[in-house]
Amino acid sequence: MAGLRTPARPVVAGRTASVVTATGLRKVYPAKRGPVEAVAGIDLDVRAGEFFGLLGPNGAGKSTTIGMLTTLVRPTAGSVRIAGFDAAREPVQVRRRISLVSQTNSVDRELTVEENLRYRTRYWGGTRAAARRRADELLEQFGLGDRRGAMFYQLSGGQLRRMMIARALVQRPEILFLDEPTAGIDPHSRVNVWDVLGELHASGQTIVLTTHNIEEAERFCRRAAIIDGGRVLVCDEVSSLIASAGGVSVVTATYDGPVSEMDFGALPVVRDGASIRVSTAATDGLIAELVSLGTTAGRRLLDVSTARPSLESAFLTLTGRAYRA
Ligand SMILES: Nc1ncnc2c1ncn2[C@@H]1O[C@H](COP(=O)(O)OP(=O)(O)OP(=O)(O)O)[C@@H](O)[C@H]1O
Repeated sequence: MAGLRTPARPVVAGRTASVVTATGLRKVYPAKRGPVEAVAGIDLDVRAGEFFGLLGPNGAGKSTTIGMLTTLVRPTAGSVRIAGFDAAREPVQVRRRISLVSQTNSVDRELTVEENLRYRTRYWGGTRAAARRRADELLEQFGLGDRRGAMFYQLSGGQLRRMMIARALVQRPEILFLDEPTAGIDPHSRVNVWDVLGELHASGQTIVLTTHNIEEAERFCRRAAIIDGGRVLVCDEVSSLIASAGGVSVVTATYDGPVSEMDFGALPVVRDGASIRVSTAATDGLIAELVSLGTTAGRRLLDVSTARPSLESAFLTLTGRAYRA
């Protein structure tokens, strides 16, 4: 049953090979009010065994990018190679090597949790006995053993998401893609899903996911591309991205009224209602300056908080804009 063997990790000249490569990827959707350029020329390179995040605010082009990487969306221009196969010319070869957990519920609603896993394994060519074994393995691995007889509507949001991930893994895909795996589930279940993904990564699984949650990306992804307006702003190890913010902290200051008319001089501020956010490496004297600027404008400074250098400060430094999920 070749489809259920653990795929070998491709190695080129002693170095782990790229398993996902996107070159000049672009997507323009036709729309009534004129074409929408969702992805405006993206290059990506993911190596075997990586835990890679496509991070960006809503509408940045993440889902479209993952759609093109997984053969579901046809690129307007550019190319995708998966494990050495061209996604446009060899889509079947590509689909055999990948699995996608999409944002929408893709489980079979007529079947129990266990049946979903068994039928999926059979679909990929497993014998009845192999399907039973694989289902048992996955139920145990994903903490769903006591839910094996449940229908999808009897599962919590987190259990359903874990089951969708388990179902995507029956054939042991070389690359697991996930589109917003923690969207719409409660905080506790979110951590649970990230834990599951962390364990998969530790076992050698290549994972590529999209997320708009900048804190979760910072905590869990090893390498990330920050996407905005259909372009990759930066792509690097998460720790390097944070370091590239140059020790910059994000200071949030809240006044007793709107700050839209306030003059902050040369301070690079992002205004939001009664608050401003400043990304700066020079915090000395900043509070006194903010108090004084407030007094000049007839505003009282109510609160100041400082967040350590993070992916969020890297985003602010890169774009001059606060990150809005
Ligand atoms: N089928 C479509 N037809 C027209 N425009 C589309 C289509 N799909 C996406 N778009 C537009 O393309 C842009 C990128 O959307 P995409 O869903 O790829 O972004 P995203 O980063 O995944 O955001 P979200 O997290 O909100 O889904 C958005 O402006 C969106 O409105």
